Amino acid sequence: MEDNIYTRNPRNTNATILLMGLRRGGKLSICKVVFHNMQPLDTLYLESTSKPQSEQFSSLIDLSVMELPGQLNYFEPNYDSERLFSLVGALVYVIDSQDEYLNALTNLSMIIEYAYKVNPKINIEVLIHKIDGLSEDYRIDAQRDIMQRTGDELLDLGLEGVQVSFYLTSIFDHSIYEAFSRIVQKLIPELSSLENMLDNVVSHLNIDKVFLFDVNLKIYVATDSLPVDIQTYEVCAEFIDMTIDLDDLYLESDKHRQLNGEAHVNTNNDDESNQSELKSISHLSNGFVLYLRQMIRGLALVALIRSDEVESMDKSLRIVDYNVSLFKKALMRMWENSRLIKDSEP
Ligand SMILES: Nc1nc2c(ncn2[C@@H]2O[C@H](COP(=O)(O)OP(=O)(O)OP(=O)(O)O)[C@@H](O)[C@H]2O)c(=O)[nH]1
Repeated sequence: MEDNIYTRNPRNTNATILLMGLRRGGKLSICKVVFHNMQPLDTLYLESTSKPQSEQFSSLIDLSVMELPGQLNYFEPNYDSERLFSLVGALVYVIDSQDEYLNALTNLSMIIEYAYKVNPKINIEVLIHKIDGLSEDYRIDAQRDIMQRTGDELLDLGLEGVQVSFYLTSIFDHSIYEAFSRIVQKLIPELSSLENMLDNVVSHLNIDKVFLFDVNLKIYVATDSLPVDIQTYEVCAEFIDMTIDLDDLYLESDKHRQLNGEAHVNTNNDDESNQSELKSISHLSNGFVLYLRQMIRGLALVALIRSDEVESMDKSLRIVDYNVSLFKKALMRMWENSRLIKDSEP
């Protein structure tokens, strides 16, 4: 899995995420939890890695994720660091906030200096990680201190113009998915068109928030332009899990009925043209409605809708359905076009 990490992103689309940081910072745990659905507590048993690892994931874009162990020195002549950094879209540096972090900050500045020189377009993303062990006040203090020190170090290096984004994360809550959502979004060339399309979906309807989720990774690849509230994100992410669990249950019972010679029942209450499309609607006790509809490439559109009078809700949902169908068609056209462009590249 680790061997030739330089050729892992075949089309060289720059949708490559490179995870770096000192030893035991949490890099492998993050990969396992976000990309392999590992339970956070199981990461306690992960051993320190000694070799670079690289994996491919297919989302709206093809993602390549590399993890470089903290114990290696990438500036040794053995490593073709220049080539490595030139291929990377996002450099994600993980800082263990529960540990003494001054060495990590020196290491980070050195890496930024090198990475930026080789690849000025690289996105630099810093995870202030393991915040689950810190009090609310201490988190804010640690973030302020890390941002201040990093800014000072970059100023000393003459790199004050370099944009660095900071995220407070933990594998024990949704913060790590939220951070990766934002990191992956920056690598999607069509992001602004997607956001405009989602804004259009929201604009004339009673929708509070809409996400385009990667169902497997539980990260959102786009959302409308209103700010993201972490609780809304959590509710929508959990709704995906619940819908998939229920869908599996229905598939099982369908299989059972078919085995018993009974007629096949279509559990998806969708229009005739798209009978196998997953769709789910749930009315919450606070009056809101959760709406999920399957899109393309493992994506689902999930919306939080403000509920009207019960009588007019059916009509509202039909209008939402219609608009979401238009969005899906536009998404398919966008995907086809971007594939055509990629295929015509030399
Ligand atoms: N409390 C807490 N512990 C975490 C978190 N993320 C990872 N850890 C723990 O940190 C330890 C080290 O994690 P690893 O993922 O092995 O760290 P690494 O950066 O890959 O380490 P190297 O392979 O040595 O480079 C493990 O015991 C994890 O369970 C987190 O968000 N919170």
